[in-house]
Amino acid sequence: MRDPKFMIRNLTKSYGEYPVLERINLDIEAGAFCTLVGASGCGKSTFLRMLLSQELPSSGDILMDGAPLPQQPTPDRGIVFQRYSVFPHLTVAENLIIGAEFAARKLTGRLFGRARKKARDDVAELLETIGLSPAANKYPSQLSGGMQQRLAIAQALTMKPSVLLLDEPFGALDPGIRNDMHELLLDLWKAHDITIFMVTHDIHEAFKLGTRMLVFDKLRDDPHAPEAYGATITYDLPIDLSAAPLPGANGETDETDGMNFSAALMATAPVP
Ligand SMILES: Nc1ncnc2c1ncn2[C@@H]1O[C@H](COP(=O)(O)OP(=O)(O)OP(=O)(O)O)[C@@H](O)[C@H]1O
Repeated sequence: MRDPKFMIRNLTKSYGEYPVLERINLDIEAGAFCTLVGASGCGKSTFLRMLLSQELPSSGDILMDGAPLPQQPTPDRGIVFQRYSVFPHLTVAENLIIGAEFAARKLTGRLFGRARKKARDDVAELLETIGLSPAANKYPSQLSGGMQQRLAIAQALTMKPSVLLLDEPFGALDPGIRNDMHELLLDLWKAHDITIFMVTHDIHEAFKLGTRMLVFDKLRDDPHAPEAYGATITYDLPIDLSAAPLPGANGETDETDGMNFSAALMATAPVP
């Protein structure tokens, strides 16, 4: 068992007087692939933004590698959103080179000679891996949605993060393209030894990709005051990647929300 990458203790987040998340306690092992699911608006993106330090907790602690999380985003935590994560005014290759050079400069101070060549070779290899070598000189607006997301994931990896945060990265893609993206993401996860947190509304995607599924829901609810309580993690399910695929998991999507989501979950996993 590897040391926890993250230790999260009594984490809460409120906006003004409204709690969004409450009493979150988790240990996340290094190298985990956590899929985050739950009804719309229950705080999944807020949780990701706290892991990135784009938002600060209202109370509680997040430790990364045993130390308090830095209060600003840092290059070792990469993020990819559903859209618009890349620089529109840079070509595909330039989008990757800018990250690779930044990461290399962190080590050497300046980047020249062999280090510069190494950074550029790494980019060429990454372009090959994500299948975008032929599009190296195109601009993001000239790419399909799937190609843009491949670029966005690759760009996040050029900074050599140890943590990758993905907020519905495939939500806007067709099911067929999503399957290709799944394979690519799993390959990159294995090759780069990163810890991944991925928000998805697609329960099959959550089971297919994750080693662990975190389900966000409210334990307490007041119908007369729906904003009185925040969500917490109600299920923390280990997933066996070698298990047989779920029925209907062949590229079909199953958008999950509220009761539909709970029904899907109850049908597929025992309550711990
Ligand atoms: N900056 C903010 N200020 C005030 N309220 C916010 C802010 N950001 C998020 N919220 C509120 O916090 C709640 C959780 O939002 P969040 O985007 O984290 O949910 P989510 O589970 O990711 O939703 P979805 O699945 O629809 O993307 C929502 O009610 C939202 O309106």
